[in-house]
Amino acid sequence: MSLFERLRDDNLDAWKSYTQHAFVKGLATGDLPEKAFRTYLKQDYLFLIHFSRAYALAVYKSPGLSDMRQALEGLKAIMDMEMDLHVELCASWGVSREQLETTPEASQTMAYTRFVLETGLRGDLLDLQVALAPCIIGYGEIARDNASATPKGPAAATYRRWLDEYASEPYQDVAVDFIRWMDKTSQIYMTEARFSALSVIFNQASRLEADFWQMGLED
Ligand SMILES: Cc1ncc(C[n+]2csc(CCO)c2C)c(N)n1
Repeated sequence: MSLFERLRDDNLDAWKSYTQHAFVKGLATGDLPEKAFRTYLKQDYLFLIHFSRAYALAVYKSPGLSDMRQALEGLKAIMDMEMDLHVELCASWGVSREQLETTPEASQTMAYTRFVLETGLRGDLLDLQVALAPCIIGYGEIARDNASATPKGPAAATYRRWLDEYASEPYQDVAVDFIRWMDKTSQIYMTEARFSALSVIFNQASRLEADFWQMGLED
């Protein structure tokens, strides 16, 4: 069993509150108001800027060169690919890159990103990976669960584009590689006594993901 599976099984309620959130269900059916999705996506762009910094921190916290390379690939994937999806979708609504970058940061965005950064700063690479895990593995699972959904309504094409991005083979590979990378790190740093502290980090990150969806719904 991978460390990720152990952490998920230990936190099923928090995990489901994130991966099966009303925002996700609305996205799959198309009932999610487009305004909620736009709010989410603009905040997510800011989220990704800080997330890139967290991956840069993972380079620094890496115990070996192969970890440094893995972290660098993750950093490049966010800055060269994932942020482009946001810029592309926002451009189609007339929101420019400059407007995106000057969007005021919501407290939910601050809470989640600073939590991840702080967890990485005070801990080792394994703590940081566990804080990153719900984000990276969760989106893969959400897109896979909803891959065959057919969103209806005015924002159907946007929601389909979003689901396709994360259900794609390259992204699914990113999620699988991350699970393996975390297992490799756990061979160096993991002790049974550490599991409960790691589980707390995983739980907090999963709840912050659910709060991030909720922010979109409540705007
Ligand atoms: C709130 C929030 N949670 C998770 C992701 C997904 N995500 C963030 S970085 C990354 C790795 C890219 O290689 C992925 C999939 C997101 N965009 N926003």
